[in-house]
Amino acid sequence: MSYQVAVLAGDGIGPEVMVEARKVLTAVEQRFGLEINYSEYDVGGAAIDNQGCPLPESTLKGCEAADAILFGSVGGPKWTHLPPDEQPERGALLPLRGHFELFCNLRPAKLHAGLEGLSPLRADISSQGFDVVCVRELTGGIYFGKPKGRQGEGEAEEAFDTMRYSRQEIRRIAKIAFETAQGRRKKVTSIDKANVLACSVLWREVVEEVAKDYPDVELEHMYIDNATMQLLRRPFDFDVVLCSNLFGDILSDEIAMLTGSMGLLSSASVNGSGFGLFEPAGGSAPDIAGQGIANPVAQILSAALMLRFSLQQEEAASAIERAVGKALAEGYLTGELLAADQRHNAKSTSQMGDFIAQAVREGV
Ligand SMILES: NC(=O)c1ccc[n+]([C@@H]2O[C@H](COP(=O)([O-])OP(=O)(O)OC[C@H]3O[C@@H](n4cnc5c(N)ncnc54)[C@H](O)[C@@H]3O)[C@@H](O)[C@H]2O)c1
Ligand SMILES: CC(C)[C@H](C(=O)O)[C@@H](O)C(=O)O
Ligand SMILES: [Mg+2]
Repeated sequence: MSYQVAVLAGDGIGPEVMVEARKVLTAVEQRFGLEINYSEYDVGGAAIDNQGCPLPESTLKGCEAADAILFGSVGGPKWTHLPPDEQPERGALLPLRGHFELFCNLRPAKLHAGLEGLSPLRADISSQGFDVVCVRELTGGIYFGKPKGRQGEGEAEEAFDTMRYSRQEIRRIAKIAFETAQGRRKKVTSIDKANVLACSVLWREVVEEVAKDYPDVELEHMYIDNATMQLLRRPFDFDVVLCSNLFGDILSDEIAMLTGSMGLLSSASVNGSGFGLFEPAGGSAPDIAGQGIANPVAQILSAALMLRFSLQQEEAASAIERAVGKALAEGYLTGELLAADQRHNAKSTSQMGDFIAQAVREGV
């Protein structure tokens, strides 16, 4: 089989971890006899620097012509002086999500064997492990609601965003959460703030309606503030966590850290037709960029999600996941996962990629 992938490495650690994902994909191609053709495009700050705008037309056209988008990360202090809509995140990433209607964002997280002691969770909790998937609505809510902006001057100046959800937007993401749960431990925890927000009241109502079609799946509702706490207290009780756009953004960083590091959380952003953008949940990490120490696992696992969801190559996707599991179980770790007095044992970004690619070739 032959595929076309648009590679948008972006800024900060994006290009560094993308190199490693490509290494692993090359190993996958060799082992499974696939042919993946890559086209690289500027995006974000790199595109501003090279072409004067965060999402050039050529990048968008390249993505339209591809079977999937493999995305690194965008943004960083170099571009924060620009007007908001011209910045990498609002000028490239959100428009890409909107353009391809990538309404469904899946962020799977589990405590990997070998990392139990490194999770910030209390030892008795982390020893039980956990395995959750955050199903985040990605093209609606307060991120995209209009009107949005600023008005007035001086002390009278104000800024406003609009949180808005339609029944249809809630229904389609809720269905995905229930379908995901059916393939797992059959529990959906729907997160909202229905004690305050009108959007959340509608959210709860529609989720209840959808739940009727999935009688085998248990549904619970939880307020966002409580959820941030319960995830720390008993993460093993969660299976599928269904969230609106903003709540999912916040909770997914928390879930990432429960697994040990932001650098472990992958994500798939897909639309109804199987097309998707696959990217680490974390950002461009300006504090560690350029040092060769970033954890490439989130990018590598995002490539696995691309194989699973857009390229329909399940065997290849699981081969990558097993290879990552082997690296972590054998204590092959980047520095952010290690205590300060253990950092001399840290592996570099490229050592991690080499190890995982080799494990894919050997077929663990
Ligand atoms: N998808 C994206 O492109 C995306 C996602 C999130 C943030 N951002 C952007 O990235 C920039 C930096 O944002 P931030 O600092 O708030 O969040 P961040 O996720 O980039 O970094 C937060 C912390 O996590 C660490 N971290 C993140 N990824 C890591 C990895 N792979 N390995 C090791 N450590 C890692 C960083 O070093 C940092 O300490 C901002 O411009 C933000 O808007 C982009
Ligand atoms: C960079 C930003 C726009 C983005 C978001 O908020 O969705 C990021 O934080 C994420 O989690 O993918
Ligand atoms: Mg985020």
